[in-house]
Amino acid sequence: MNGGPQALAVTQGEPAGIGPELIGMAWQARAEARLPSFFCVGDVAFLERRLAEAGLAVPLREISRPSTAGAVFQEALPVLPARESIVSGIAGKPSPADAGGVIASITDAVELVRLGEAPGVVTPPIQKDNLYAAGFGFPGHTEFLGDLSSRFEGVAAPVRPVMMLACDELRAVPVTIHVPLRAVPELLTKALIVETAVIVARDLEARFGIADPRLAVAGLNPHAGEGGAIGREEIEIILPAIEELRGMGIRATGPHPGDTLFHPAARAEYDAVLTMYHDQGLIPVKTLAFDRGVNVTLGLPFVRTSPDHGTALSLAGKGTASPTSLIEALRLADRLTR
Ligand SMILES: NC(=O)C1=CN([C@@H]2O[C@H](COP(=O)(O)OP(=O)(O)OC[C@H]3O[C@@H](n4cnc5c(N)ncnc54)[C@H](O)[C@@H]3O)[C@@H](O)[C@H]2O)C=CC1
Ligand SMILES: NCC(=O)COP(=O)(O)O
Repeated sequence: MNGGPQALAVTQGEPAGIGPELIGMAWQARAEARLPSFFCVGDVAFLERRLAEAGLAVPLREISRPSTAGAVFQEALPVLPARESIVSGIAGKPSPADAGGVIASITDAVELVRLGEAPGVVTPPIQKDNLYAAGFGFPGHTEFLGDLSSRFEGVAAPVRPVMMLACDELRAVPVTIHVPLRAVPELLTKALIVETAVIVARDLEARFGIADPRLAVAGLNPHAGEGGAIGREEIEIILPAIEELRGMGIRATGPHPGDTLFHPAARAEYDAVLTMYHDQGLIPVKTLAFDRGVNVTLGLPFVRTSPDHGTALSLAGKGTASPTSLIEALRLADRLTR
């Protein structure tokens, strides 16, 4: 472990998406946005080409060790070569041939954190279907990072990663994530809700400094099941989970009807909401703050944040996408690593 402040490791993201240019735009905003130092784990030649195509004047400096990134950062965007290069990298046109480079960037960045050479990882978006086409076996970063966590010393495998989308107004945690909607009722169990809530409560306290956090738990069905008339998951699964959490001393409330859980007065009653499926939690966050939302993975032995948006292929290469969510992700990672 090096002494002194260290630079955050930023992965390259989908080469065909907006990620590479957002990294350049965030670097350009470093002084105005008072950003922590960071370096990109990627392919220098590819980044140089994509930034130039997007009309961004960003000098790059290849580094061989993360410890030199801080000294370089004010003058140039430091880039530590990933183990695999980008072979296609055409804006707007993902290629399965680039999956190796995308995955290597993530794996290498996490390894640097494991070695104590970077304090945390910030990940621009990946094009998930492109990685699946190349045989990637995880739904997204969240699950992949959970898997990589087993390499960390003292971590008892398997790690259960928990996705949280956060903005000033709301923190939302989907209990089920990237699964078909029709699979949700079968996947929802009391154990899954309790396990998720315990991780959220622990990390809100330990990483976010929220003492004794208040967790609201959403129902699955309209009107939280209307006493069992419109579905029984609330009675048979969600309420028993809440009761178990209360028995553990966790301040959990619910099941709350999903449609009345996100207006300002309702949001004032909790520090985070557990939603039963992806869109139930992500729609409110992205509606309130698409340009500021941050995706943070809880339950990992290290800090990982990400912008809330995806690869926006139709904007890639134009230099017009907004870097504000990535900037917020860098700021939050910096805060959480201190
Ligand atoms: N953390 C990650 O790796 C994430 C990856 N994705 C992936 O991204 C791909 C595309 O997903 P979509 O659902 O289309 O969502 P998206 O966020 O890429 O795009 C949704 C809409 O928002 C716009 N948009 C997105 N980011 C923007 C920005 N920074 N500035 C201005 N406008 C922006 C897009 O142009 C589009 O109109 C999918 O493969 C998905 O899996 C999506 C979310 C997170
Ligand atoms: N919709 C959020 C999302 O897709 C984030 O996925 P991940 O790659 O961060 O797991």
